[in-house]
Amino acid sequence: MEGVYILCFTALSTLVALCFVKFSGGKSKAKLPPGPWTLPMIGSLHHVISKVPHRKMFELSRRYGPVMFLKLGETPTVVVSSAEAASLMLKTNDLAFSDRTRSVTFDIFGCDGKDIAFAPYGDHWRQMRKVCVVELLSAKQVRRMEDIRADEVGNLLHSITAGALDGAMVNFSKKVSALSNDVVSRAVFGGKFKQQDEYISELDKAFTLVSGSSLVDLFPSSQLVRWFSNGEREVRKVYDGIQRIIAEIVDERKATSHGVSSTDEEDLLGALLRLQREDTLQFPLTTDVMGAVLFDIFAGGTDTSASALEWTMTELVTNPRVMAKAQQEIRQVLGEHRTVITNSDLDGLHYMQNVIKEVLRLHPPVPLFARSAREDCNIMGYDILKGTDVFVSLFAISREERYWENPEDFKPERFENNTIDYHGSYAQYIPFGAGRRQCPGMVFATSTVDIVLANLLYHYDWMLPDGATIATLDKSEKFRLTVSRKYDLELKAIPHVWSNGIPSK
Ligand code: HEM
Repeated sequence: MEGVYILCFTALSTLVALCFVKFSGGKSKAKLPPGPWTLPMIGSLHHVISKVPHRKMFELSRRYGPVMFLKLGETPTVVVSSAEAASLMLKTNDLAFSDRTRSVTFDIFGCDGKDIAFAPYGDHWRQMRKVCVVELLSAKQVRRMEDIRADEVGNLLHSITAGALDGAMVNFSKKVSALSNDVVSRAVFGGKFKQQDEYISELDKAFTLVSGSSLVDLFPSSQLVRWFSNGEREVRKVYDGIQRIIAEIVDERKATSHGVSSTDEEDLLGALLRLQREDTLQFPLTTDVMGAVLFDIFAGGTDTSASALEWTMTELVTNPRVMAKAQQEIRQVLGEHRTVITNSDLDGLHYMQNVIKEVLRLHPPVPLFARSAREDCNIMGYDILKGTDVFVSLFAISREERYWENPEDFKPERFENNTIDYHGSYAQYIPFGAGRRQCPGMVFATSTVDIVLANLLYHYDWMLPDGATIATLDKSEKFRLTVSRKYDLELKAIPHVWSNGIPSK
């Protein structure tokens, strides 16, 4: 008898479903973008699984076009790979694409959408983004940051010079990664803190988890996957570790200074605690929310700048003509016997600025960034339905031959005699994204990259290690939140003849 009921129920549900599809019309007629063939359950995953997914997606986009459809597990995904499509998405339809992709992992690290980077578009995101921009980029903070950068660069120069006098190699990758961490730590927490190593190590685990897709992210609706996969538990464990450290730091700060820091000295944590005390924000600033925002600042601000510096030096040592021209400009503009060069010394270094622009084109630190469609939208004749994840491939866009002649060549001169910059007006060049969700750390990042590069090129001549040649230097990539070098860059630093100007500690 039960069998008859089940049969009737199934027949009825199928009929209702068919009627719904027939009469609701719209979505079944959607013209989705082309894409590679799919398999049941996993969709297109087998086409993109790779240690360097940005390159895989680039290859696929050459076959399927600038707007390509993929099904990643359960999630419909579109990859945008041309300036034209990116412009339609990020400028013409900015609001429709101003949500961020959601996933189980992002929701955990983003404190259920109450941070900045993983938050859905809306009032909460607007509040937190404003807090970040105002507190991070206020005139007072910019001045404070200049002192921090100059100090950290001074430390870097000392350690390189000390090593160079002993004939040691410089592990360039490790040095710039440590510097980026220290600059952001001082911006956020005011200085080194006792939990710093533990915090950075937990963040490191978190960045790896955020950049891979665990099974629960690919099949969020499957209870079976939730039970069997370890992914969610692992993410929660790392998240809890990070939040515990932040809670400790906040408690210590409140105990030592009652949460109040002198306004001139105020770091980002001090600013957040002040806002918490004043309690005038629409949405309360709990310690968990603070932890999630600080996570974004570290995630956005550390590996990205380190990656830009690492690739800059990789390109310079393998393009001696460009290295010589950049060094000549810096040494000529700044003159002899300078000590630590600061951000206010950088006017007039046009070629060096073009070198940095070219690095951000050829090696965009964030080669793919993700948004999500808030409503149905049409891009270049294809329907992108509400809830679809959209990856913008900066890697592909900055290799479009229509805009970039011989795109694989490293040629800073391509930025001469034009006004192309990275502020988001030129869709063919958007290393910091564009529109409402554009990177709020652009000035912070470029100021760090500028000052580090100017000092390193002014004070040293750089050489490949013995036995290595331009042709054999490995340029393999490692994909995480950003794309960095797979193998650390080791170089010889030879103090320039007038580098006796470096201040002693
Ligand atoms: C070379 C360095 C950097 C690069 C290439 C970079 C690139 C990007 C890109 C492509 C996005 C996505 C933009 C979009 O959706 O349109 C982004 C977002 C973001 N970045 Fe950066 N970034 C860098 C440095 C920084 C720094 C230094 C910080 C903070 C101190 C930061 C904080 C953020 C945050 C919070 C977001 C999320 C914004 C939102 O969703 O509203 N980034 N970044």
